[in-house]
Amino acid sequence: MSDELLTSVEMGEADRMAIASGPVAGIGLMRRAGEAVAAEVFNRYPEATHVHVLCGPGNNGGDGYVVARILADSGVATTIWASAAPRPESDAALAAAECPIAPRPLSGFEAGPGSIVVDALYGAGLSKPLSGDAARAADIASNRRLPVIAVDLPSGVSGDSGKVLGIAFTAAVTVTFARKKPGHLLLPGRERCGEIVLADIGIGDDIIARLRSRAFENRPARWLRDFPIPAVDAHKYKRGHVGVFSGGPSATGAARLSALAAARSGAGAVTVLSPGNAMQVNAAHLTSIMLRKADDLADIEEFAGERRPSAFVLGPGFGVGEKTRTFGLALLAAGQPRNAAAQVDGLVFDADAITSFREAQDVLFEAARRQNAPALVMTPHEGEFARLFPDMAGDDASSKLDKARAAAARANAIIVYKGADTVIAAPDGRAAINANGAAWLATAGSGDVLSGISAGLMAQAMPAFEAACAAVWIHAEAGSRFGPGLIAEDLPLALVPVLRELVEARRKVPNG
Ligand SMILES: NC(=O)C1=CN([C@@H]2O[C@H](COP(=O)(O)OP(=O)(O)OC[C@H]3O[C@@H](n4cnc5c(N)ncnc54)[C@H](O)[C@@H]3O)[C@@H](O)[C@H]2O)[C@@H](O)CC1
Ligand SMILES: [K+]
Repeated sequence: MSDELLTSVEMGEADRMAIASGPVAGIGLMRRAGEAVAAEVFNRYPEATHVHVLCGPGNNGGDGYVVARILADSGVATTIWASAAPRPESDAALAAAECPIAPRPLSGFEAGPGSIVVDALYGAGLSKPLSGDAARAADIASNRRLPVIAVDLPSGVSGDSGKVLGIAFTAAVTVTFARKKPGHLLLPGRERCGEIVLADIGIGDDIIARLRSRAFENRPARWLRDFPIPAVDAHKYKRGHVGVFSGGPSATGAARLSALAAARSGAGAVTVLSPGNAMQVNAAHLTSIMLRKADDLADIEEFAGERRPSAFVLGPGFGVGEKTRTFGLALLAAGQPRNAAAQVDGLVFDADAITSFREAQDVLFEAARRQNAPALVMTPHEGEFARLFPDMAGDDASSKLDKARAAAARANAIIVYKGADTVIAAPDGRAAINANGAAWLATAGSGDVLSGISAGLMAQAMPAFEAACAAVWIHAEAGSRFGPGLIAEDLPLALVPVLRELVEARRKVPNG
């Protein structure tokens, strides 16, 4: 698979292992990297009148010298603007020596209309905010709207966190090597990368495997094998039963959206668990979804004993407070001895279920940590994340990926840290960054649908982390394909073509 995401340290390690294990020296990797970038320049900008290659002092700059040499050899008008000379005897110094163009100082950088910029200032080695000549060059490129091809990363973007250090280039295309880095997918970095091209520079899959990266881009190949398709002899309860808790009479819609999504995702049966005073409102809007009164724990236990639900959604529209905490803790105790509730595979806590524990985080985390507790998926957006993990939320030094992982470990839960760059993290350190979403998904009720998909998949015995990853991807895919005009009511039906493709792909998985 080529979906692993490598930190700058891991990428440096991959370079070292590739050099140590094979015939390719560092300069060989650098030549391939430069060739890949030059190929993009030729393909995309055949009409360019002039290419300006900006070279930094490290190996990113080294790649730039290779690009400039290839362009110049092909007769393209090329200027190199260098921020500093490469360190003597480095690979970059070798690349500079092979390049026939005499560099000019970056301080003098200027570029006319019709020209292209190759940004080879800083890549994996970015260590501080862009300043001085580099910052000025980024301004010029942006003010003159010059197309920028970034080498590895747009300079100023951190490959590990996607953060912009001070100021950063905005690229039309970013060519990166071997594997993507978290900063290509996390915001705001992703917006600065433009289209991302992954170039093979000869670092083998075996080397990447040895790094044991636990972060990846969220794509179906990672979880398709676990994606549920009903057995030939399936009956509805074998396909899993999801219980979704509804709020009071004026807050029932969220639960119904979630319930519909759970049903569309393949759960054989779905029940909305409603306060007695909201039964009529819910009844007026439900057809295939079942409805049952659930005012207190006794009602839940009775339901669980009779109907054997395998997953629950708690939170959407439910309200914040003591009742939510009581229900949540009771659900987490479902696997404990002497608990009347049957064995539950998975719980999804969203929205109000998260906020309700803002002053009782430890109680929640302890309950989730207890032996035999059902798998818990929590789906906070940024504000909800800060309520549950205030110290982590405010930590500017760590990335969204780091935060989601740390939160998952602390809460012993799968954390779906939502946003345009949703991160899904497991307590064991696995983490996925989602990148197939679109702004159309930022609409009221969209998150309720996501919770329902997650629960629907868990109810069919999909493991919690895989279910959460799949839910995020499916939700994003459906929303992106639907496009303008999307409202949450559209999403359950919009899931259908996406699910069909996944089922077809799943049937083709060998031994699957
Ligand atoms: N053999 C290898 O290691 C390969 C490396 N490759 C390239 O090498 C890059 C990484 O190279 P390096 O580790 O040398 O790192 P960089 O070239 O990204 O930058 C390192 C240098 O820049 C300085 N620096 C960092 N941020 C600065 C800032 N904001 N202002 C001023 N100076 C700053 C550092 O002090 C250091 O001298 C990758 O991004 C990739 O483009 C590729 O050529 C593939 C092979
Ligand atoms: K760069």
